[in-house]
Amino acid sequence: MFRTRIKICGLTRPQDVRAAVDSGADAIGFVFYPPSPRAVSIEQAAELVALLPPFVVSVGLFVNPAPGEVEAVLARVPLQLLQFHGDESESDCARHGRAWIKAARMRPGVDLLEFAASYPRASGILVDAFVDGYGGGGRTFDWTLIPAGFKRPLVLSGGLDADNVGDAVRRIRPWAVDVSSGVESAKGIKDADMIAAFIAGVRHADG
Ligand SMILES: O=C(O)c1ccccc1NCC(=O)[C@H](O)[C@H](O)COP(=O)(O)O
Repeated sequence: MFRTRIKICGLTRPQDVRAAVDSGADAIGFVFYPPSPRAVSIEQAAELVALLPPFVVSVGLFVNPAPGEVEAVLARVPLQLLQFHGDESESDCARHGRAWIKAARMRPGVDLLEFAASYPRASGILVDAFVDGYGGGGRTFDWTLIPAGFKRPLVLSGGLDADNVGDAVRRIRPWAVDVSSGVESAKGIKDADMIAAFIAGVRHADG
């Protein structure tokens, strides 16, 4: 039976990492983008990643990182997957010796097939709502913008929560789903019950 993978993003506290792991999250995302209220320092991230058991993927999220910025994080934080959420080129993303995924900020006119073709080495394509600035907008987008039969591993993101994730999984059948604000009581503060409800919604939709 197929199991939709689940990434919980924007964690900043040890108790939230433990709650996400205990609820069955497959990946935990840490934001290295200082303007975000969910941003963590390298020291914080090192402590949080150390809490992850085997087979729970540590994801580091960057937005147009400056030269050396990713390397400075990787020197101290054992990230298994990188997520690029800005305007990075394929070579910008592929130069760090780690698997990576590229975010597409979706709105009418974005050709996802063309977008994905420009990132051939991406492990997957994350689709998120287009918001002013960058991600973490807590908004859904028009899922019909995702072409039927999209072949690359798709991470569906943007405004998901326990109420809509089941419908999203049944309609899109993504490789994975990603959530941040939909499991928060405040920005960067995750709610254990909301995380559990979100994951239960995915598992119910998986059947
Ligand atoms: O989470 C942030 O604050 C953030 C800031 C800048 C760029 C990306 C950011 N998050 C990217 C993610 O992967 C979020 O999980 C994704 O945007 C979905 O967020 P939400 O709609 O709140 O579930």
